[in-house]
Amino acid sequence: MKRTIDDTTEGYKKPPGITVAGEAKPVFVTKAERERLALERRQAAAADTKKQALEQLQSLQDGRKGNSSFKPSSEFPSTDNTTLRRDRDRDSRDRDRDRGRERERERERDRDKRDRREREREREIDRDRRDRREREREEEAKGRERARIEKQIEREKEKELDAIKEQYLGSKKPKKRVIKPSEKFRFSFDWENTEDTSRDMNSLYQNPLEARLLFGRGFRAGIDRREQKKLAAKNEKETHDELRKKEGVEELPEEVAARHLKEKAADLYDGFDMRVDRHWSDKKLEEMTERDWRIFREDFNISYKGSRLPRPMRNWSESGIGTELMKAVEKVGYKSPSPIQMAAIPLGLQQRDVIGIAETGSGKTAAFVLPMLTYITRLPPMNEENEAEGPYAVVMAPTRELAQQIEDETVKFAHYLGIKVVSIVGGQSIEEQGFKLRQGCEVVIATPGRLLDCLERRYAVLNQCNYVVLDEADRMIDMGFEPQVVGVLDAMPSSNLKPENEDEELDEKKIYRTTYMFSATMPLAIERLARKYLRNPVVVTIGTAGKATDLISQHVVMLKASEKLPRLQKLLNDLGDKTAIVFCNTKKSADDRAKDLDKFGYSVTTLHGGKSQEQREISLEGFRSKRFNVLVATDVAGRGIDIPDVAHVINYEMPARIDMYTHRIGRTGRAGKTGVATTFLTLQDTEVFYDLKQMLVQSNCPVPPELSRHEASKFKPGGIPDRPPRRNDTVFIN
Ligand SMILES: Nc1ncnc2c1ncn2[C@@H]1O[C@H](COP(=O)(O)OP(=O)(O)OP(=O)(O)O)[C@@H](O)[C@H]1O
Repeated sequence: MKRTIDDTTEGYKKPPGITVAGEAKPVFVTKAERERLALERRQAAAADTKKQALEQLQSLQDGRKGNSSFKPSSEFPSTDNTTLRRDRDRDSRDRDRDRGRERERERERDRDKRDRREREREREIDRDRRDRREREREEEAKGRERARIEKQIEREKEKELDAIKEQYLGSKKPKKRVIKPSEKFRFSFDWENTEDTSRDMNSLYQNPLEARLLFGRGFRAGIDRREQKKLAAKNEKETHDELRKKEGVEELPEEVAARHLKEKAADLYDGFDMRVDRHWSDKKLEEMTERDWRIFREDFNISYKGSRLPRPMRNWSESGIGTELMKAVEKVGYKSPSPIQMAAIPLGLQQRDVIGIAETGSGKTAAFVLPMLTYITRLPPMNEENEAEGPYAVVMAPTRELAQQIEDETVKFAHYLGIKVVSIVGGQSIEEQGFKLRQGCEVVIATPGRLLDCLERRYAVLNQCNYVVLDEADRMIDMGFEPQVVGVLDAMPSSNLKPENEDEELDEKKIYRTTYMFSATMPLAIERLARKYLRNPVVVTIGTAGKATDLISQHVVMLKASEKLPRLQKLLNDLGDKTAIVFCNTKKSADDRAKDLDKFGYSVTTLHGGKSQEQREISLEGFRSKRFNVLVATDVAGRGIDIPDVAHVINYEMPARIDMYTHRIGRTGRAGKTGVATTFLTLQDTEVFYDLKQMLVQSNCPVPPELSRHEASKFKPGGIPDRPPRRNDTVFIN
């Protein structure tokens, strides 16, 4: 049942100030409803009028009855009848009017219906028209798309046809129009070239195309101002003299005086210049200028990355390592520091963290050992009270041999200072090592795995260790020692880490943890460790990172696997009584080669991870003392091992990575001596072709044509060649 607004609010009394929702909102009432309501209202109004008329009549009759002087029907009969008639007439008129209105409404309703139907029809027509237009538009769009596709197909066909035509008939490329420079834009001299006398004034411009070796070297912007001024003055004097001679004029006394004054000033300038241009090696430390330091760094190929850098040391006397240690250095026989020592020792003495990158055999060990020992000499000597707190410094190295070698290098200096050094490496009794540690020592040199083992078993503690060196840090990460290295670093006290803020000055009296990382190669992977454990480190690079030393002449021989052994024999025959290291990639291959060479009668020994520690030490010692003149080894001996006078390194098998190659060949050409490295390369080694070629080019060593031509040497493994391979590039395996 439909409800009107009156139904919804029925019986509800509205509180003051509140409007009923139904009242506020208009309620939709259908037309039929509206008509019914109007009819009802009209009927009610008619009933009301009727009722009023009846009441009036009644009151009139009552009035006549109540009035005594009033004479009923005899006096007013006609008046009464007239009123009744009038009333009846009015009623019938009212009824007529109502009927008329009803008819009128009927007609209105009919008109409404007609109008509605009319509107419906119009709307229908409109809708039809719109649909038709829509369809037409769609058709048009489809037609356009069809035309576009057809045109595209047409164009593709044309292109294809053109390409076929070009392939078979050759193309006619439009010739480039050569535009000649217009004559009017050409600069023309209004004098003859021969008339130009300015050339004669200064000999500098007389032979402009002649090579001048070392011209400008050592001068600012390559210009020797002093020499230029001298020449200019001389030329000016000669020109003046000539002019005077031509014109027959004598030089006036005041002109002579002015000339003398000028010459004096020039002499003074010369003298000043001469003083500036003295070589840095002839100057005292306090005379060194910024320019001298720059030349010094250039001379030794030293470059730094970092802030607030101390000056490098030029010689041992300027090092500040203390008199006792100086004496030790003298006794060891190191006459002058190597470049990495010049740069890294002053940094270590200032407790700065250092990442040192220098070529193989360049004295990196002493570069971290000497500042470490200087640091220890400033601390209270080890005694019963503090030895239980562990060593003052720790050095970690990837291999046992290297750790032992660092121990030897450290002991060389340390025994003059009474500093105890203990090495903790695998392959030896851990209990014995624990015993040595408990007896107290200032320096521990260890492989990370064994040291962590000792720490976990409580044989060692690092409660007072604030100096840590990671030698060949990249190799340790490579070998998967990162967790062990991190374990050891975490066992050290963290209370004296340097402030993170680079600008904060370090307190000279305070002890900070100093961390050193050294290697000849420093891949990006090492940066992660450095970021975590080094504070504002200074990166010192000598020469180019990863480059082999120029003291080694590198040779690469491209051959087949079957040609390797006879070639090796030939090389060893040429060796005479000198020593050589032959590198293989696996323990088995090293053993096999050693057997072969032994059969051929060479005095050969082996070094690889498959041997016991004792055997390894015997081999190394035998090779060092030249009891054996050929050492066949794996990469265990590739890094850091310092054997003096190794004449030849032979890579019987090429290592898988170029940094391994750099370290392997670095076993020769050490400490300023020259060496030779020969590498046997086969087509199995294409992975390293690119890097090897780069290395040879960088070191100015010959690149064999087979390598140079090979496609793999032209782009990095995984890279994309910039052109498809040509037939000539293919190297065939016979
Ligand atoms: N200042 C110096 N004067 C003379 N000889 C030095 C000097 N410093 C180091 N040496 C010698 O140079 C040789 C190589 O030194 P060291 O083993 O420290 O090189 P390295 O840079 O660590 O090499 P690698 O990268 O192969 O480990 C050693 O025999 C060492 O005694």
